[in-house]
Amino acid sequence: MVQVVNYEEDFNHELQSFLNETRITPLGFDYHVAAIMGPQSSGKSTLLNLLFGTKFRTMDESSGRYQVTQGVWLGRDADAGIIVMDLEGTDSRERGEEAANYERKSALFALALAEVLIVNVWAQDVGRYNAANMSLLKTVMELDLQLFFGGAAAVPPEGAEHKDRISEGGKPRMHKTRLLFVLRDHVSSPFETLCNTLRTDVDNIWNTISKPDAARDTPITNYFDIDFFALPHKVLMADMFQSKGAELRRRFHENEVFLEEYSRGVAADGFAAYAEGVWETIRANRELDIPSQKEMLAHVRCEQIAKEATLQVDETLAPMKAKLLPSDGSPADVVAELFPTLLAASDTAVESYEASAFRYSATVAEVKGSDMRAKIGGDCKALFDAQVALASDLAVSSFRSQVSASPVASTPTASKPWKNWGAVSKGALDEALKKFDELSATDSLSASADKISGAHPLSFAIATSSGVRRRLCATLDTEMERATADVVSTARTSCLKTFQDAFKPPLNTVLELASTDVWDRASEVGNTAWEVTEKEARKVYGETGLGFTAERTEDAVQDDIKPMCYEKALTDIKDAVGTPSNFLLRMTKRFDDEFRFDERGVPRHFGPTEDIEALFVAAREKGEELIDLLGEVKLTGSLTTLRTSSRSIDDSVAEPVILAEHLKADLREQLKRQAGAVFMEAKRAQEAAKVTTKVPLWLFGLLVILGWNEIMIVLRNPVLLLLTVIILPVLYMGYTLDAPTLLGPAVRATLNPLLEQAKTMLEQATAPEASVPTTSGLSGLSSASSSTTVMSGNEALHKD
Ligand SMILES: Nc1nc2c(ncn2[C@@H]2O[C@H](COP(=O)(O)OP(=O)(O)OP(=O)(O)O)[C@@H](O)[C@H]2O)c(=O)[nH]1
Repeated sequence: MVQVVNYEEDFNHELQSFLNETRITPLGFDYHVAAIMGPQSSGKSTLLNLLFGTKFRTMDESSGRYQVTQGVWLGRDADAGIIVMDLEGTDSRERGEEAANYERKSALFALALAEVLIVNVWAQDVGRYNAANMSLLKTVMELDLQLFFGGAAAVPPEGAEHKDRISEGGKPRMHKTRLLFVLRDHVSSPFETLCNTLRTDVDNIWNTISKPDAARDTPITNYFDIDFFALPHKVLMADMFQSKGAELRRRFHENEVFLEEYSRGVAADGFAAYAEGVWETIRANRELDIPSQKEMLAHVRCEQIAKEATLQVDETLAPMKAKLLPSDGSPADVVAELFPTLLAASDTAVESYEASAFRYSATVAEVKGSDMRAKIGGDCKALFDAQVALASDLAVSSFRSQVSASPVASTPTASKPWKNWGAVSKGALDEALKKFDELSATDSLSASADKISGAHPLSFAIATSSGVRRRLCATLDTEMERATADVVSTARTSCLKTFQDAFKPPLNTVLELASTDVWDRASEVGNTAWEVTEKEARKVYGETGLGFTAERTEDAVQDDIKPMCYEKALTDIKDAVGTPSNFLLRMTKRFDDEFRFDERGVPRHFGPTEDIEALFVAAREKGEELIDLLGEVKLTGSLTTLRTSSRSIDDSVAEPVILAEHLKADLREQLKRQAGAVFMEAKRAQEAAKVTTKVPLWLFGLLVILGWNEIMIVLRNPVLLLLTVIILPVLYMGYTLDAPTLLGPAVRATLNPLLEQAKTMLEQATAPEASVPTTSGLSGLSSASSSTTVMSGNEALHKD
């Protein structure tokens, strides 16, 4: 037994625990409430114990008459789902002046909660207004009208059952109360007479109480079922007391007393909260409005139920949250079977909520249920979003690793990364999407599409998943395009290399030769290289496995590869022709080859009879010929026949002019100047040769006559003769071998320091005293300098 309200009128919060322990809480609406009221020490507790097997304390007569039950006590029937309320006796001596006030409160409390109100009356008091508790009954009737109608507007039409303003689960909840008068210590008075007397008293009270206008003419039977039961004297007729008690007990337990229409519409799990709300309102002397109380209860209970249901979900989600949304900065990890787990958890929560919340105001239950679903949905969404985002990232990684770790890349054919690229990339794409679908449970989502629509907490899942999948497909498409572009680019580069390998080496030879048919030859080289490349390109496009049709392959070859090769050919030609300075070198070389060497390639000796002017003109024309030959690209043939749909060729490359007009003029001018210098040197060499050959014979005769004495001295002196015999062949050999040219640098290197030294010594010797140098020193220096100058001139000439 539990004291719900104590003597000081405090509500006991342990009531919920008591209801839990006595297993009332899970009963839903499948329980009943009976309360007993009546005078103090009138055997109320005794009767409840007899009827319901409860153990309310009763008075010990040997200790005198005193108040046992204080406040409101509550117990549970030993067998059935019946809550029994034992109220403090009325007319309490202990309460004194306050008794009436308290009686009104406890009666209101009992009326709000109990379907059956047992009114305990001594049989001998029937007919007496106060003794028979008629004043209390008047209070009960007035309070009932106030409680369950809350005003005239809510009064039902004549003859109709009155209804609560709150409907439960769409069904109007009926309210009516059974007033069961139990006549105690009934001995001999005819039961019928007693009943009639009581009924008359009750009717009189009903007629005299103030009622709302609309309820003025309604009979009491609209609101109360009045019943009577007599119990014999407990002491004098103990057996009969027991048997009648058992009969009344049976009537309670076989649902003859409790009717559906008496139900207060308070679910067992909300009974404690409801009772507390009602009592606190009564205690605070505020107007007790049952519908409002129920609405409040519905709010409180639905919130509690939702909280309990949400807690279960939280517990399920916690380990998954730790994996998907780690708070310690560790990398997130996917959760296997995430969606089915979320679905099961949210369904369980919703079912558990609905299983309890349906007993409360449908509107409130719907609102709270919707809040709960939103909360669960939000929690699940955070995880689901994280999972699908992770799944998307993993899918992209999978695609990339599939592409990079494809059989193509890991086999010797990797040198041709385009080979079977179509199949490889398609496989990688399929694998990536499969991975995403697995991790985001796309199949389960589709299968549960009907179930998770509307207000379901996971209703976001399909849209989220398909949105992420759409974005993933776009990302993979981009990845695919990029990878395909790379692969195709590699294929194109390979084709270009094929072209260049076939084109560049022979082109260089052709341009180097620069024969008059240079462009015919270059075109032939280009066209041959293109034929090779064209075949290779068709093969490469076929190998990609990207599904190129013959027509598309042809388009790609003609519109992509060919212009590229053509561009490359033009670039190669321009590179081979070179910059203007290189071009000038080529021109001067060509001039030199023509001017300095004869047809056999032998260096020319510009003798006195050589026609240097004619040679010079011919050689210069030969050099200038290069300008006309190579100044403009004149390729022809298949390589140059681009289709009109071809992509445009880079203008800077496509321009056929290699040497602009001003460059040509400039080159001609420079060639002219350089050739002129060479011509002058040649001319000097020829003049020198003329001088050597023009020494007259008589000069040699004169030389012999004038030097006869010296010749004789030499011939007669063996030493001088020997020296002459040695020196003359040496001088001749030196002349014939061009000793000044060969030995010039060595001689210069040897003489220069000596000359420097001599110069220094000379300066030192002459500095203070002799300001005029000696003739021999100056002549020596002069001869040395002139000798150096001559050698330099010779050297330069020979070098040229
Ligand atoms: N004469 C008679 N005495 C009874 C009957 N039932 C109980 N008593 C006795 O009346 C006394 C009071 O019984 P309780 O059951 O404690 O009465 P109560 O109305 O619960 O008393 P409070 O809780 O103090 O208001 C006890 O001594 C009982 O033995 C009955 O039917 N007839």
